Amino acid sequence: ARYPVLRGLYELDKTIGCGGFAKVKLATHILTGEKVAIKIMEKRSLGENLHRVRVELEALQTLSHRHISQLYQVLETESHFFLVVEYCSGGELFDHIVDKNRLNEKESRAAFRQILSAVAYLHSKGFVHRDLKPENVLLDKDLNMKLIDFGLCAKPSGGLTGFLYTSCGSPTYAAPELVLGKKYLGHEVDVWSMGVLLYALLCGFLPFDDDKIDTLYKKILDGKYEEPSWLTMESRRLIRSMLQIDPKKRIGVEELLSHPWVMRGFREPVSLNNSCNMKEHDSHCVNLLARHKNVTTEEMWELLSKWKYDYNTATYFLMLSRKRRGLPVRIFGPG
Ligand SMILES: COc1cccc(Nc2ncc(-c3ccc(C(=O)NCC(=O)Nc4ccccc4)cc3)c(OCC3CCNCC3)n2)c1
Repeated sequence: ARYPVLRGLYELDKTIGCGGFAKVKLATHILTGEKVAIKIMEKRSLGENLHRVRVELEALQTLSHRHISQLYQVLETESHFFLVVEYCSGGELFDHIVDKNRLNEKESRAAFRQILSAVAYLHSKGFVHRDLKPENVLLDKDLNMKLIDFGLCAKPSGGLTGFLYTSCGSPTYAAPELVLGKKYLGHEVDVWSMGVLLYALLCGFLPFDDDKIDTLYKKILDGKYEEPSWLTMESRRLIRSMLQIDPKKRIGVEELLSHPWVMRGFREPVSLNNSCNMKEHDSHCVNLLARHKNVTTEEMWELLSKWKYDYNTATYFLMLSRKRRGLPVRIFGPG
């Protein structure tokens, strides 16, 4: 096998994406037969980003939310990192928008509420994503949004995280203060990027775009963009409040959660604890796994509840996710 460490655990399939210093392959988790994505990072090409991978792994292990791609297992060899994560069979939101030309207000609102819930949850956990863009929003088979951080840009908030310190985030979606390399970036950068995302959903193209990077920067810093005729007044007002050049004038996440446009047609504000607790004790799954491993259920839970993000964690999470999707929980393999 190309990667011996995966032998007997995962069957690798095609490459579904490349970017920066990572390659993503589709794979099958052998014990459950479930599809997963495996992000493979070569340590040599990570350079000083090696530290950021460890920050991301720490972050990911504390995150569990319906609209954030779930981490299942982490494997490390002396040459590679392997992140086994939730496979999103609907691909990137970007391609979905291109296919449909643009989404109508109802579809855009549903997508935006899910992204907003994930970002609010992320902020409540003390992280700033910093690279929210349609390529980092994936869709599951039911077209639910799954936020990822493909480029390792998410950061604990408050740190010295100016643009100069980490060439993070793609300028097209980057807030003016990020483009200016200001220090102490706060949550406001994610609100700006969500504004660009909402604009892309409703319009089918980007508010600021240019082939030449310095013209693009000028446009972002100038903050002027087209408002197509089909945008309702309410959508225009919401987008304007998110694409405010001055971060102090930009609408906050809390205000967005219950914004009239976000609430239209819904009774509840967006809840950030839309979390799906994967670390709960499910005796059906624990028993099945204990029998397979030939240990008592107590010993199995003792092992599982250390949440080491090893193969046991991956197997348990995948069994649980199958059960929650109303599918029979199963384990393949001998005895
Ligand atoms: C059907 O056709 C298709 C076509 C395309 C894709 C798929 N599916 C599919 N499923 C799953 C993935 C994936 C999930 C998570 C991570 C990750 O990096 N997690 C870590 C993470 O998210 N941290 C984190 C999250 C939030 C806050 C803080 C930290 C990496 C990859 C994928 O990737 C493909 C790439 C390709 C380049 N653009 C980005 C996606 N693709 C399917």
